[in-house]
Parts: sequence; C-alpha cells; structure tokens
Amino acid sequence: MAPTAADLDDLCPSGPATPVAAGPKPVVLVVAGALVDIDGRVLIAKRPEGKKMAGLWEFPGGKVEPGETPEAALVRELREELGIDTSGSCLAPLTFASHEYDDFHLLMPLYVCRRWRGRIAAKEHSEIKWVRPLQMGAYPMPPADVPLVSMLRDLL
Ligand SMILES: Nc1nc2c([nH]c(=O)n2[C@H]2C[C@H](O)[C@@H](COP(=O)(O)OP(=O)(O)OP(=O)(O)O)O2)c(=O)[nH]1
Repeated sequence: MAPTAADLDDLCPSGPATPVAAGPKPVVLVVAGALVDIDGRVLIAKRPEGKKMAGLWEFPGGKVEPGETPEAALVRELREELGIDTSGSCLAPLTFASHEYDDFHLLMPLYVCRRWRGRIAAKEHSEIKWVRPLQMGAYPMPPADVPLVSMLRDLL
C-alpha cells in the first residue's frame, strides 16, 4: 500500500530537524566498499580498539585524500586495509550516506565490488566477516550505516 501523507510526515518530518546548511561542521568525504562474494554475502570489518567507534562493524574504506578521486581512494583503502587489488572499473556506485556526527558531517558513497585480486586479510581491522544482508542487523554498525544496510537488502 502506498504511504499516506501522515506516514511521510513521520518518515520525513518538515521543520528544523534536518539542517540544510552544513553550519560550522566540515563535510568529510569517506568512500566505502561493499565487497560481495559469489554467494551474495557482504564483507564487514570491525573497527579496532583505540579508534572512534571501536568495536562497531563497518564497510572497508576511508577518507578521500586531496587530489584523489573517490574510486582511486577506495582502490587504495582496499589495498591498505584488506591487501587486495581492484580497479575503478570494478566499483559500481550503489548508494550513499549523509550523516551528521558531533564533530563533522559524513558524506559517504558506497560502492559494490564483486571482482578483486588477492587473498583478503584484516590488516587494519580487528576482525572481518562475510554476512548476508539479512543478517547484518546482528552486527552493530555506525549510525550512518544503518540506512545503507536496508538499501543493500533491497538492491543486492
Ligand atoms: N570506512 C568506513 N568509515 C565509516 C563507515 N561508517 C562511518 O560512519 N564511518 C566513519 C568512521 C570515520 O569517522 C570515517 C572513516 O574515516 P577513516 O577510515 O579514516 O577513520 P579513522 O577513524 O581511522 O580516521 P581518523 O578520524 O582517526 O583519522 O567514517 C563505514 O562503513 N566505513
């Protein structure tokens, strides 16, 4: 059944809750990759002790450096974090997160990657896991990632 106007008001309220201007917070561009295996499972990685949001599960990726394209940044991050090689042409844009944290506004495109070379190893995370999108709810993730998981379920 199509949502009613009242449903939409609940989902997407008008009013001051959603800032239009970024305000004093910097917008930080972070790229993330959903690696998908032949069984349709997605790789998630646990943030290590000592980092913000330690213990939460995330998609591999990281900040885009000045002068880098998002795709080049993700190819670099996948090499550094997982020890695999891929190329920009193997990265398909899927969706993005736009999320207000206390000290910055995160803008995070999420790419799907189904082809890479090399053996995956956790080089910077404390653990990695292959999980089906339907089971991802069992793994606590940063708040920015929560809507991405629903989109992965719908789109993969
Ligand atoms: N890679 C990745 N980062 C995420 C996800 N969700 C999410 O909120 N983030 C946040 C966590 C970090 O604040 C930022 C990623 O930057 P980073 O990988 O350089 O993180 P970091 O904590 O090591 O960086 P730093 O601020 O300590 O330099 O984006 C996600 O799914 N994957």
